[in-house]
Amino acid sequence: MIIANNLKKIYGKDFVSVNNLSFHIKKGEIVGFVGQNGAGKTTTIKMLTGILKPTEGSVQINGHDIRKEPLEAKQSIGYIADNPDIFLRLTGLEYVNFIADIYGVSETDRKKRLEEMAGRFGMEDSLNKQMVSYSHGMRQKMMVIGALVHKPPVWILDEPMTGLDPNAAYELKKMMREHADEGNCVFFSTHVLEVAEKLCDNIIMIKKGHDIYQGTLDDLVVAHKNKSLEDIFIEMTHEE
Ligand SMILES: Nc1ncnc2c1ncn2[C@@H]1O[C@H](COP(=O)(O)OP(=O)(O)OP(=O)(O)O)[C@@H](O)[C@H]1O
Repeated sequence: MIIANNLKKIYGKDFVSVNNLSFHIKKGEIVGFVGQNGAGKTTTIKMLTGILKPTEGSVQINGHDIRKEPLEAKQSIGYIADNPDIFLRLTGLEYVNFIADIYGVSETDRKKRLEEMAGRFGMEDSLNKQMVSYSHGMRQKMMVIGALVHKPPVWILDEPMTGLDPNAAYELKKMMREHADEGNCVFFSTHVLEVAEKLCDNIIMIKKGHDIYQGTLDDLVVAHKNKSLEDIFIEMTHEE
């Protein structure tokens, strides 16, 4: 459902941010993307979603090339950016309606999805307030609702748990599992290794734009003599 093929991104003249990165995320999988600050996670995610043009390589979403068939590919994506501070003059309800309009979600479907997700995130009473008055976590909740209102099969989430309270983070993790179990895929970046540990079927670890591990957590832990994921992460991403 997501195929990244030899992705490379050079910023400016010669700063190589991501290099030679390939992976395949299949239906039914939750894949965690981990790496230190500046490793290239957001850059990769922006290439997956078509926001950034790769210097080299290609991306396929549900069989559609993100550069050659952007509309078809983007229809399948629910994307949460790493910063929820957009469209702040809109109310939560206006924001979700705006996104639902773009994707052609019917009145009945959007009402049903909005009620369900706003209920799960405890946002029912805030929907008619401008998002500029929301806390960071409330903005993040609206980004999640907006990203998922059209029921996209492919979820690409850049640090989706940041700022969420424990209840909302718990609900989002449950939604991610439900979504994958329904035969869809979820790719998300995180700095919280416990989240990766509990939720992911596979992880991709990157360092300075290269992948240094792809596979299950169990295999990683066995290969490192049953050390904790935190110890393994620090060992593997350590600067020589
Ligand atoms: N627009 C840009 N122009 C130049 N360099 C950039 C740009 N965006 C990112 N970079 C550089 O590319 C590298 C990867 O950045 P990126 O934001 O992808 O990392 P990240 O893994 O998402 O980091 P974090 O965990 O801190 O969010 C960093 O060295 C960063 O300084």
